[in-house]
Amino acid sequence: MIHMGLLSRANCYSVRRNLFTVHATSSSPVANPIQIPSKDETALILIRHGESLWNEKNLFTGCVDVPLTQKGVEEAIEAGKRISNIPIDMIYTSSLIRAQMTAMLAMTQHRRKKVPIIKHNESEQAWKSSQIHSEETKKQSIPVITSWQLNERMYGELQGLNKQETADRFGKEKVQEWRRSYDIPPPDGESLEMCADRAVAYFKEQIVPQLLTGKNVMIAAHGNSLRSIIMYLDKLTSQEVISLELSTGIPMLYIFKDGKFFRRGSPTDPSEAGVYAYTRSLALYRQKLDEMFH
Ligand SMILES: O=C(O)[C@H](O)COP(=O)(O)O
Repeated sequence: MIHMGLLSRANCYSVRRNLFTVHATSSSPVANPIQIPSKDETALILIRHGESLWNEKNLFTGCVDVPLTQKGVEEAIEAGKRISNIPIDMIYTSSLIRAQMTAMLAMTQHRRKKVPIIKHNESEQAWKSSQIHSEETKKQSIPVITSWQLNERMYGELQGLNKQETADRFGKEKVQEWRRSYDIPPPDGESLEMCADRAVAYFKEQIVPQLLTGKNVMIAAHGNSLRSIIMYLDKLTSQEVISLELSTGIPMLYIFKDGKFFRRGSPTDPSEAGVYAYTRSLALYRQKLDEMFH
């Protein structure tokens, strides 16, 4: 959410710098201050974790809790650079370390320099002992919520097996069906549909309400838990989702506005005007950062 106080400067800024195509309501934006849309809009960023040690070994990982490789660490940092000018008020990640590492490493690059802090509510004692007793410090932090519902789909009996060896043993088509179909689970594992039953439900019940209150949200999760969420956001059919592939460590930006999600693509560079040109609030937030940290 951008405070209205910035708007007047932003008008001059966008006219003077003309960096962002913030659409004026008249031919002369300076003379006739730009009308700010009545509905606020918020950002939703999705990032699949960076490369993990088992991604590197081409092993089925699922819910096995393995860390990032050096390359995965670098991918997470690069992702952070790409979203460093986009507002983030809350972070959701899974209970698996590769997603949590990705979230924390990405946030080291954010220009706002708020501190991401994992919220421990696994027990009342954990919650009590992790309280922050300073309102100012709280304002300089970003809550990180970990949730098993955002975990990677459970790959059942394939977990730990080499993907190529598995294809050699069961056939390429069968393994591709297990990996990418919507409703065919791997042996004793979760289908994408079963993964969606928890991940999309969690997104609707826990994350959408935050977006509705104007919070900008980042989700750092997994190839298939995010495929199930993107299938929901983009209204993909069970046929279309088969071809949906997510690379490790590449952020995807959505704008949430008037209860709808608009995919905006993957920010490639923090100075890229394109992403900010899509929305006034991103342009204003970028201008706010330029002023705070010029
Ligand atoms: O769980 C895994 O093995 C990977 O994170 C995703 O695997 P997939 O690309 O085969 O679904």
